[in-house]
Amino acid sequence: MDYTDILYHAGGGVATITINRPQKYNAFRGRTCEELIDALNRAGWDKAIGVVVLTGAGDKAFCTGGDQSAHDGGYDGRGTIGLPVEELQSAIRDIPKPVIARVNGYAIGGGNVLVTCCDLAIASETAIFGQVGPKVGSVDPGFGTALLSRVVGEKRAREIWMLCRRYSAQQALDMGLVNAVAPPAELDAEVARWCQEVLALSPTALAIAKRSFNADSESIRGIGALGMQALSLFYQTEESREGVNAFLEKRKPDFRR
Ligand SMILES: CC(C)(COP(=O)(O)OP(=O)(O)OC[C@H]1O[C@@H](n2cnc3c(N)ncnc32)[C@H](O)[C@@H]1OP(=O)(O)O)[C@@H](O)C(=O)NCCC(=O)NCCSC(=O)CCC(=O)c1ccccc1C(=O)O
Repeated sequence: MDYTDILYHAGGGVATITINRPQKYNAFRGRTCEELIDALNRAGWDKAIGVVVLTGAGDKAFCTGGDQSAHDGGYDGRGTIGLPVEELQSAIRDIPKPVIARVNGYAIGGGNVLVTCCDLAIASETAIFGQVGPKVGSVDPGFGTALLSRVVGEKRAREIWMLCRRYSAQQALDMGLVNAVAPPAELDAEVARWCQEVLALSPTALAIAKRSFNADSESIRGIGALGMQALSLFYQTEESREGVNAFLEKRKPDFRR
């Protein structure tokens, strides 16, 4: 598959997958998701690769979720909601290699969900985390909510979704959403150190460990699939469209009119 929305680099046992849409703060459209799924599987089943790094181009954003300019009562691609996000999240979980999120800026909305799904996460001190679904008439009704609560705890996860606040890298570290924080200039060196540690370990033992961690939260996948069906109906409503339109028109939404 030819890539237009992402970059793929493999070397020294590490595959780095970069969402390359900095002008959209690395938001993903249908095509971006397809390319990410392809690249994750390519890296995941390449015997020369031991660890995968997922990141965003530039220093503004890791990923800001669904591309709101490609949303017209549904996104512009395949899948229940027009984005195969369930498949994307599943690809991160299903490939038998550790996936490290290198968080270089905003990890917002579906971007924060990607961080949640990754096995490990290393953030720049300047990274900012949060969910914005209820601000823009959306929600991730699977791993984005239920897995997040396993990662950061039930009360904190509900706070993240029910208040839509932004959180600093230090706060993300304190709540267990990321494993380490580094100054921006040292982010790549820190990520490289973690990759080298992973590469020194038994790949089969790591694959079995990853799958056994996943087994415990696997029921969330089914809940998410059901939730996506509800979400696709919600996207047809005036309430949801008001969220998208308000974002695109750079104004506050009025959900209660
Ligand atoms: C990221 C922000 C907090 C940054 O704010 P700020 O610094 O003030 O900059 P802005 O001026 O707002 O933005 C700069 C520039 O980037 C464009 N942009 C940013 N985000 C997006 C986006 N998601 N889509 C399209 N474009 C975006 C913005 O328009 C500006 O461009 P200009 O040309 O300069 O005008 C802030 O931007 C922000 O909050 N962004 C909104 C993010 C958002 O709404 N994301 C979607 C959330 S909902 C979601 O992800 C669900 C979709 C989805 O993927 C999903 C659905 C169902 C189940 C699961 C999922 C899943 O993701 O897992």
